[in-house]
Amino acid sequence: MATPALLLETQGLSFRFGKRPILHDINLQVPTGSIYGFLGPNGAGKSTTMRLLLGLLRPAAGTVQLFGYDLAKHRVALLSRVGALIENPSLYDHLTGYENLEATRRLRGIAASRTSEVLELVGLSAESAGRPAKEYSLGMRQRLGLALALLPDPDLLMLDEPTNGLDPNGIIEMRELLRRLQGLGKTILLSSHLIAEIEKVATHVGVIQQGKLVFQGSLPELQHLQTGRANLVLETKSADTCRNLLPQLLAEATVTGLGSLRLPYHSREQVATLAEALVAAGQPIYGLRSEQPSLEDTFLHLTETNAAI
Ligand SMILES: Nc1ncnc2c1ncn2[C@@H]1O[C@H](COP(=O)(O)OP(=O)(O)OP(=O)(O)O)[C@@H](O)[C@H]1O
Repeated sequence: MATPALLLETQGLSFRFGKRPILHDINLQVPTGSIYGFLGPNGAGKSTTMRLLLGLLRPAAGTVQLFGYDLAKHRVALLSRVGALIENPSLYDHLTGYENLEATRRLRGIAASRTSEVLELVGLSAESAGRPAKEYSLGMRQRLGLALALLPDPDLLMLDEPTNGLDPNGIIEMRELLRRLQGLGKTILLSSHLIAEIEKVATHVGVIQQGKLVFQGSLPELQHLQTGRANLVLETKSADTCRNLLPQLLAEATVTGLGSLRLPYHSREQVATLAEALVAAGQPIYGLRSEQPSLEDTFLHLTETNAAI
């Protein structure tokens, strides 16, 4: 089967819970081989979209294309090439990690060699795999969930908030694992409400807010939007004095406190020039830093301008 440039694509995907509209005209484009970060605040519609992509919910309108084929027409064949981890993995708590994998492997008629392969892939040691799942930490449960999703050696992985509840080490390990899987040729769609999380691992990003896709593009394109909206924050003794002494350099500045100013960030050179001018004017610099807009700010901005779509 030839691999299309877009491994996953939706057209005009809409969904309602009863009469309540949840998703509006979602056109996702997930390139083959990408790590696609599906980003949005809680309640934006990420999980619902993923359920539609897995055929677990029926859309009110629109289509899902997986591997270039219509999901509605070839559900079973297409989903056999997809591994998913949606919310907490459902495990048999009294069985060991190994037995959990074996139960699913046999049920799905998958080759026996896969169990040790996926354990190795997700980094679960033989010792951990031999313990009952009820003794697992959240990170180990996520790994085992991922191992279960990887059993059929899927081309596409869909992971809903895979780092939720993990400690910082667990988050780093999960990130490394995702990169390793991408290196093995998998395409990964992962959702998160944390832009910092997505930024560290994704190659492509879709931003959803209130059921609408408000941005879609490569990571550099998203970062460009962010950078274009960064601020420069100056902490000094007297904001007003600085403004009076440097009316041109601080023409766009707003005073945010007795000794605090905020102005649009343009470049590193702007920071150097401002620092020099402040020193020359005899004004103390307690702090001078660029500040990215918050996730909420960026989302709000994206919604207002309806960027890129
Ligand atoms: N079973 C349901 N019945 C009615 N409304 C629902 C149901 N499940 C979700 N919703 C609503 O659909 C909207 C989208 O929810 P969804 O879970 O897809 O968002 P999300 O982006 O995944 O957020 P979260 O990370 O909080 O799960 C929310 O407003 C939610 O209240």
